[in-house]
Amino acid sequence: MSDLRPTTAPNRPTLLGVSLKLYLDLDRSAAWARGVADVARRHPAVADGRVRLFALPSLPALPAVREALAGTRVELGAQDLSMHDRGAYTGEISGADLAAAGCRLVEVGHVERRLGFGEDEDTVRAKLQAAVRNGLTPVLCVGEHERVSPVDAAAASTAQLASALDGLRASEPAELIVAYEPVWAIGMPDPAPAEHIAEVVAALRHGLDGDRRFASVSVLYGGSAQHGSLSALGGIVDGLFLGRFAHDPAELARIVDEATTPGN
Ligand SMILES: O=C(CO)COP(=O)(O)O
Repeated sequence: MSDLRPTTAPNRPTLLGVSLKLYLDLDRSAAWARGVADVARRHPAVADGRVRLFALPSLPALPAVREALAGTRVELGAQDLSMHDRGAYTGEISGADLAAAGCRLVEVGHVERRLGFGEDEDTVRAKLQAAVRNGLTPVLCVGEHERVSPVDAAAASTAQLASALDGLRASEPAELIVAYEPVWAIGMPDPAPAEHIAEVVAALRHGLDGDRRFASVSVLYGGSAQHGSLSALGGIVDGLFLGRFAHDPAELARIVDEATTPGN
C-alpha cells in the first residue's frame, strides 16, 4: 500500500472542476452558474487564485453559463468536442467554435462517452489532439472499469493515458488536466478509498514526468468526489473533478472552504 504523503507542490492552486453532465436543464444550469459566480466573488481563495474553478455545462447552456460567470475567475469548458474542426460532419462540435465561444477547456474520454457512445482509444486520441490544436486544455478522463487492485488499476489507467497522448504534437507546450475516475466509483454514495487513488495517481504522475509537450500537468480525482474528499486525499491530487456533489453551489462553497484548510 502506498503512503498518503502529499505529492503536490505546496503553492500550486487547488483545481476544482464541475461537470453538469446532462443533469440540469437550461434554467437550472443558469441558476447554478449564478450561484457559482457568487461563490467565486465571495471567496478570497478563488479571487486570489489559490483555488481555480472550472465549469462544464451542457452545450446549449454554454451561453447562459458564460454570461453568469462573466467577470469571475471561473473558467468555462465543454463536455465533448469533435475530432474534426470543419467539414461535412453533421451534428459535430468544432473545437475551434468552442474556443471562439469562450471555452478554455474541454473534457475528453469520459467513460460515459467511451461506453455510451462507442468512443474507442483512437477517437479519444483524435479528440485530444483536436483540443490541443484549438488551444483548449483537455480534461482527459482515465480510469479502470472494474474494481481491481490498485496495481491493476494503475496499469489500466496509465495505458489509457499513454494511448490518448500517443502521437500528440503540441506546437506550444499545452496545459493538460488528467482526471482519474475509477468507473466503479462514479455515481456512487462514496468515492474510491484514498489509498487506491494514491497509488494510481502516483503512477499517472510517473507516466507524465518530464513530458515536454506540457507546460503544466494537473491530476484530479473524480468519481463521487465530495466535501471531505480533499481532506481524505491530503494533497495527493491537484484537485477534484466533481459531478453530482457540486450541483448545489452551497456544496461547492464548502469544498472551496475545505481546499483552503491547511494540509489540503
Ligand atoms: O463522472 C464524474 C465527473 O465527470 C463524477 O460524477 P459523480 O461525482 O456524480 O459520480
